[in-house]
This record gives sequence, structure tokens and C-alpha cells, in this order.
Amino acid sequence: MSLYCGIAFKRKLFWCYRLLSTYVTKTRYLFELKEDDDACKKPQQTGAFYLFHGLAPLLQTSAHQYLAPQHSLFELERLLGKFGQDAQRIEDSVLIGCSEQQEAWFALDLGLDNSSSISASLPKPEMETELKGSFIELRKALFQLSAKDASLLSTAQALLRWHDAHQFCSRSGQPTKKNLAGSKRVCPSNNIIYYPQVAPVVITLVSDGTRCLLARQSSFPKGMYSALAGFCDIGESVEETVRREVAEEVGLEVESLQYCASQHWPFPNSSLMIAYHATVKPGQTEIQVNLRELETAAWFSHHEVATALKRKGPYTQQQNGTLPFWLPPKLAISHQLIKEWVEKQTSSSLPA
Ligand SMILES: NC(=O)C1=CN([C@@H]2O[C@H](COP(=O)(O)OP(=O)(O)OC[C@H]3O[C@@H](n4cnc5c(N)ncnc54)[C@H](OP(=O)(O)O)[C@@H]3O)[C@@H](O)[C@H]2O)C=CC1
Ligand SMILES: [Mg+2]
Repeated sequence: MSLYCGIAFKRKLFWCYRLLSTYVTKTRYLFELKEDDDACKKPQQTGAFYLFHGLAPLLQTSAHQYLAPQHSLFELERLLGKFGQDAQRIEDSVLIGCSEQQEAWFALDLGLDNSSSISASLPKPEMETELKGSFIELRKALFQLSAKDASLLSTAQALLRWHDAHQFCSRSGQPTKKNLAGSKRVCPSNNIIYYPQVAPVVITLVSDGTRCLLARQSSFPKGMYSALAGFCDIGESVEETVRREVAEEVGLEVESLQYCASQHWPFPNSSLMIAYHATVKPGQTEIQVNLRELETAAWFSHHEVATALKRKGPYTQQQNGTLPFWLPPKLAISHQLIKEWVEKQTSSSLPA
């Protein structure tokens, strides 16, 4: 190795180590805060807070994007004071992450009644005026947030919802108590520990080699198609869920499953979306739509899907009165799955 290469290699190693070390340090720090209430007290004094009202995050508008403002403890105490609330309410907040510099981030819902809190829901319009923002339903705002804010607010909403729904022990009926970070709840009468739950969901893009299968539920926005999705049943492996869901929803058998990626999805509660590519058995392409689950499903050519991926909303009606078919936005894992399929098809059609 030349002297130059040697130095360049060492530099690369140094940066790799630094990257890894920052990540590991941050991970260990968060672990400590989740495990130890005393360790979590100080970051709550110096950290930043994201505010919610009835599970809707506080957002501010900037150009075509939403921004999620952060508030300091001082600002939060002042706000609570103004509405005649005790600062103790801040203990209802949950830890949702931290910066590279270990500034902890918390989320607090000011619109939920909490059994452990001495306070009730605060008035939404007055809070919005005071905070110079609006509490907007996450489903409506998600795709107009940066990737970082979308991920943080999704985590926050899922955790706040879980705490709101698990205030009582399902065995003793007694109120459960949240640890300071909000990573668990304990029933003081029997020490049962409850951890936040995640529902595994598979999402599958089925292909017949040249086309892919996309479907619509009646609840989807007009014109939008996506890959097939479904919750895992108890006792199933992820691969079994893929096969069952495709069979249930469109009456096809799939094989050659290929993992693509995963994503936390806060709706309807807290799901872990696990994305797969799959191909239909040769000769099996006739769709039988299960109308209890789907509005419609159809095969789409590579050209149709590639064109739809490039389409940007808002979508206007075509001459025949219908909307052009469009696909979920970039932040959704279904978009990633469909984009990957289009890219694979494109590269496999190129001359070697
Ligand atoms: N991020 C992304 O790109 C995408 C995400 N998704 C998400 O995937 C999820 C699943 O897709 P979907 O096709 O609706 O699923 P399914 O095909 O499994 O159908 C939903 C049905 O499953 C029932 N169900 C079973 N277990 C659960 C559970 N743990 N939580 C909630 N409902 C359950 C519901 O019954 P009932 O409602 O009657 O109680 C509902 O009728 C949805 O939440 C959707 O938001 C879907 C497509 C793309
Ligand atoms: Mg489904």
C-alpha cells in the first residue's frame, strides 16, 4: 500500500469509527434513560418537547411543508402556568429520541386526560393561538413533513396512543404507572410490566414477471393504488402471512418471496410494515378480488407504473371524468417497494 493510500485508509477508518462511536454512544444513552428514572430526570430539564393535542401534533406551515416546532421546558412551564396547570404534567411526556449531541426529545399530549395526571385536556383553540401553530391530524400531515419529523412524530403518536390506551392493568383493573421515559408501564399492585405493542403487517408487491399487481381499498384517496397489505395472524411466520394475504385478497398463489425493507407505521395503532416482492406461480394470473377487503385490483405494466411514479399531485380529472391512477408518496414503504420493482425491471430489460 502506498503512503497516500495508507493515510487515506486510516482517515476512512477514523471516520468510520467516529460514526459508529457516535451511534453507539447515542444508543447507550437512550437505553440508560429508558431503564433509569433518575437518569431521565436531567434530560427532561434540558431537552426539547414536541406537543400534541388529542394525538394530533402541533405543526407550523412553511412554504408547502409542515414543520414540527420544539419547545423547551421553560416555555412549557410558562405555557402550563398560563392555563392554570401544574408543571407536574410534564411527567406525562414520553422520550422519543435524541440528537447526536444527546439533547433528549420528548412528546407531550396536552389534550388527553391521564389517570396519573392531575390535569385535564387543555383548550385547543387557545393553545393554538398561544403556540402560533395548529394541531393537525397526523394522517393528513405526514407526507408534508421532512423524513426526520415524520419518523419522530409517528413514534411519538404511537407511544402516546399506547399510553393513553393502557392506563389500567388488564389483570387487576388498577391504574398502571408509566416510567419516566415512557418505555413501559407497571401495575403497582402485582408488578406486571406492560411494554408498547407493535402489530406486524406484511405488504407485498406481486409480479408476474412483466407486470405488477396493485389494488385499492374503498377508504383510499380517489385514484390511489398500492401493494397488497395485511396484518400477521397469531402463529404465522411473515412468509406465511404474505402467501395467505395474497390468496385471501386476490385469489393467487405466490412464490419466490424477496424481502425489500421495513417501516414503522403509526396507523391504525402501531404497525411494523414488512415489505416483500413475490411472483405468482407460472400461468396463474387471473385475479379474483375479495370485495370484503378490496374495492378493486389489477395488473399494471412497467410503463404504466413508471409513469405513475413520476406523477405529482394534486391530480385533476381526465377527459373521461376519472382521475389518473397514482401511487403512495415517497415516505410510504409501498412507494419504495414499487420503485424498487420498476428499477429492477428497467435494469433487467437493458442489453447486457
Ligand atoms: N405504509 C404503507 O405504505 C402502507 C401501509 N398500509 C397499512 O397496512 C395496514 C394493514 O393493511 P390492511 O390491508 O388494512 O390490512 P388487512 O388486509 O389485514 O385488513 C384489515 C382488517 O384486518 C383486521 N385486523 C386484524 N388484525 C388487526 C390489527 N392488529 N389491527 C388492526 N386491524 C386488524 C381489521 O379488522 P377491523 O377493522 O374490522 O377491526 C381490518 O378489517 C393498514 O393499517 C394500512 O394503513 C397499507 C398499505 C400501504
Ligand atoms: Mg389488506
